[in-house]
Amino acid sequence: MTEKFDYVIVGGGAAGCIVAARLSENTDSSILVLEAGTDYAPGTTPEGVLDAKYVPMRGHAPTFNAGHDWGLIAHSRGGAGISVPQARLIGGGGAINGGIALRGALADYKEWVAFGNPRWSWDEVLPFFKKIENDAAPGEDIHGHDGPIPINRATDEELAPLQAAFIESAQATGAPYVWDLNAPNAHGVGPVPQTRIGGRRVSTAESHLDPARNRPNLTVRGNSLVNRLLFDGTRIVGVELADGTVIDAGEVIVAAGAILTPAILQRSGVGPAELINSLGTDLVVDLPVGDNLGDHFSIPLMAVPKPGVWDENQFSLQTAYRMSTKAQPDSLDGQLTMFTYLNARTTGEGSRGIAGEGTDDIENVAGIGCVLNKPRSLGTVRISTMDPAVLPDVDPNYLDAQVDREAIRELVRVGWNVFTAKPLADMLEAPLGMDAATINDDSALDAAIEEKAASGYHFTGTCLMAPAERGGVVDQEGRVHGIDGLRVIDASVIPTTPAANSMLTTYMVAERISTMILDEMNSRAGAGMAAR
Ligand SMILES: Cc1cc2nc3c(=O)[nH]c(=O)nc-3n(C[C@H](O)[C@H](O)[C@H](O)COP(=O)(O)OP(=O)(O)OC[C@H]3O[C@@H](n4cnc5c(N)ncnc54)[C@H](O)[C@@H]3O)c2cc1C
Repeated sequence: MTEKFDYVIVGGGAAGCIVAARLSENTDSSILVLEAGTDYAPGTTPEGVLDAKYVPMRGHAPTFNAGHDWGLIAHSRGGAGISVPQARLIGGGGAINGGIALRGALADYKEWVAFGNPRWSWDEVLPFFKKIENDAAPGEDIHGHDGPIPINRATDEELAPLQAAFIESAQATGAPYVWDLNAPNAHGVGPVPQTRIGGRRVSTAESHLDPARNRPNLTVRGNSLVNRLLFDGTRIVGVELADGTVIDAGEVIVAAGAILTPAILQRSGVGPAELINSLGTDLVVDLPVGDNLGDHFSIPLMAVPKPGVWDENQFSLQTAYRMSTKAQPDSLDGQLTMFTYLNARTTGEGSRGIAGEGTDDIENVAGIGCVLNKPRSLGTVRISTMDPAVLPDVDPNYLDAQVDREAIRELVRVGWNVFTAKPLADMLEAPLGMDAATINDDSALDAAIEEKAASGYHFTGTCLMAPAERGGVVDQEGRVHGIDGLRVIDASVIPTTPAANSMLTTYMVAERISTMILDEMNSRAGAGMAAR
């Protein structure tokens, strides 16, 4: 007999774990989470995943579990592959990422409203940031202090010497010191808020899912690769796994991330008609699924640390400098992120990583990621086959927009000034792959930027939240236009890339739409009671 659940959540990642925990609060509804990667039960998460010192993925750590990574390689303008680690385990990106928990700029939410989403203004979303956060920073009006997600900043004692030097060097170039980089529109340099307690990374698998696991109405299944969604006309009726198993569903929530959510929808016949028809499958609804791909891209300035400056017990990410470029004033479009460890050897064959090409020549590098936090270039995600084991084509289309070229040029120059200022410069060998002559020459710098642009892994927007007539895929409650019973709740719905690393915004989106669904459940139950 086919199993049936009221809600099936596809993807137990950063957003999926929050949605599962929140919806299962309603004990009248049965909830199933299907995660393609491993589901680590409480207390069984490997040490390599919990250790917040490194990002335990290719290009970032001395050792990592390749089974936690989808193995994606994206396209670049010049044709080289771009290494893009993407999480495949319970907790998703939040379980393996840098834990940097920055909020975007106030201007981001004006853009979301301008897309036709009046319920997503800053005033509307702030309570949901506060609800998820347990932030050590003071300020009842701006921070949450009793949410499930710990947000902490490195103490002066915890700062790695190179991280402390980055703050000093940035200050030497004129950056103001800011301890709370999550105060609204904070510009300056300081310790980044992170989702960790001491040296232990905390994902939503731990903060949200684990405390809900003993609820009888919640089932979590790992190693369950979802192939496609099943419809009766335009009504969702279930999902089909890659092994052929069919599960009936009252409603389906896709939370497979901004790269793999559009792939699942496209395989299911929900996407651009031309693409769906070319794949020889039935079109369910013609929607621009997979367009509007945003990603922060990064130009790394790197050098090998001098002997004795760095050791492997240090945190690799602890500080950042947030700013707005002249190209996009007040947008917080620039972020310099200091990294004190990248393993260039493990980037992956034939692809460019955040530390350049995978190479045996260079092992440990430190440096500054010059991250364009408000890119206007938009890319695409497209499947090329109906085989769920084949990853989609991802073209982030970096540097397509002229404003991005201007902003990143300015940002790299600011980064270079910090990189070559004391005390940081004194602690590093000569810069790798960049020099003052290139920095000072517009066309040489443009060419270097084009050659080095690497992914920031902050994908958003591929199931745009906006009215259908404005190119939207989902409405303000995550419902896919033209389909009954199907929602998307993950980074895919974010209309314009936030001016911050994307995790915390994704958490907020998951919390906010889950609350909308719970309200709907409760009003249905209330209506049922009233009718009796
Ligand atoms: C290496 C790395 C470092 C990062 N560092 C930071 C950082 O420091 N700060 C920050 O803010 N952001 C960071 N990010 C980005 C952040 O992690 C993402 O924005 C966030 O995880 C997006 O959440 P999501 O729920 O949309 O997708 P994900 O967290 O990616 O979750 C999607 C889940 O769906 C599962 N899935 C996919 N397809 C299927 C399928 N067919 N069937 C079943 N399950 C499926 C995946 O395995 C995954 O578990 C980083 C990302 C990466 C990859």
